[in-house]
Amino acid sequence: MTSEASSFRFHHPSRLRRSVLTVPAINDRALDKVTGLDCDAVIFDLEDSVAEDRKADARHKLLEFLQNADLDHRERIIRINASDTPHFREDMRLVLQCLPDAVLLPKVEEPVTVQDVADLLGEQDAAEGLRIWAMIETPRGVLNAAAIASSGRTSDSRLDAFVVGLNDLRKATGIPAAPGRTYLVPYLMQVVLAARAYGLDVIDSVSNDFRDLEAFSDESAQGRAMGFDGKMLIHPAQVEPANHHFGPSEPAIAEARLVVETFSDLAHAGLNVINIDGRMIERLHAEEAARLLAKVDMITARKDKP
Ligand SMILES: CC(C)(COP(=O)(O)OP(=O)(O)OC[C@H]1O[C@@H](n2cnc3c(N)ncnc32)[C@H](O)[C@@H]1OP(=O)(O)O)[C@@H](O)C(=O)NCCC(=O)NCCSC(=O)C[C@H](O)C(=O)O
Ligand SMILES: [Mg+2]
Repeated sequence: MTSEASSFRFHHPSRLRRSVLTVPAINDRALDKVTGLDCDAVIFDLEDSVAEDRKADARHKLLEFLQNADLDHRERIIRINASDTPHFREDMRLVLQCLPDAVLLPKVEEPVTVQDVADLLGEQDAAEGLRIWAMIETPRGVLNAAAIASSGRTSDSRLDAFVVGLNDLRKATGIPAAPGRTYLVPYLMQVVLAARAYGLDVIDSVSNDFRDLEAFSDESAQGRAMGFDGKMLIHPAQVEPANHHFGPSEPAIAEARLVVETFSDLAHAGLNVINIDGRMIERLHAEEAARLLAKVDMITARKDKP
């Protein structure tokens, strides 16, 4: 951390997860494109985007790709097939070979699902820093989101993020896709709250209509307003608007700098609440501001890279 952000502590290690692009591991052309895209993270999908009879082929392609590609700052996540499928063992073997930043578990409905994978990873020294992400995308997953999130406490703290999957959730609930996601908002908020209660990041669902960038922008703004850290993306065209909506805006950066500077001022030492331009600002706002500035530092460091 290089700026004003360093003088305040925040509860969760900040990472940029504004744009989390998913790529079918079977799709060579898409795989070749990801290193040229400004996304924060890439999910290499072995699950629903890969046909049953092509899973082995997809694993083979992904191994070769990850052994040769330089993903640089982009987090690498592999979405595997669920443990009750015939693909799970081989998918996990691939995860242990590739050692990505995280493994994404689909359709998680119970804490034990996370615990079992944490136990498997725990048997391998090389997988020490490997984290677990969980897709919350079924009615039981939403209902149990808090219990699943809390399981991060008992599984070596590997659980790091939730990703919402609205395609599966719509299928299971019968709620049709509609602008504003009115009837899904309560479920989305439940997942955000559960993630926050246990210090997890939380990523909003994909938007299927990748040509309608106006609708995508609206949905991203809504996701940001609901408290999501970023959005799962299916297409390169969605990267820039996601970075924009989930990244810090200029007015927010200016405000954060003002708040941190004011609280760092010795004249305010010992004060937990101050008046800035007619608004009450508490020390908790300074922590929030420091978190935002840490993200700005990360974005700047990336841009400054030769
Ligand atoms: C949806 C797509 C099949 C569309 O692909 P395509 O027809 O190739 O679109 P374009 O011609 O517009 O593509 C332009 C170029 O961009 C490349 N491309 C496309 N998508 C990606 C991508 N995701 N990553 C990287 N590059 C991408 C194309 O190859 C074109 O380049 P070129 O070939 O050089 O011309 C496709 O976008 C796609 O497959 N998207 C991802 C689908 C996916 O991963 N699905 C699984 C995750 S979704 C999910 O998890 C849902 C969740 O579980 C839930 O329940 O909600
Ligand atoms: Mg799904």
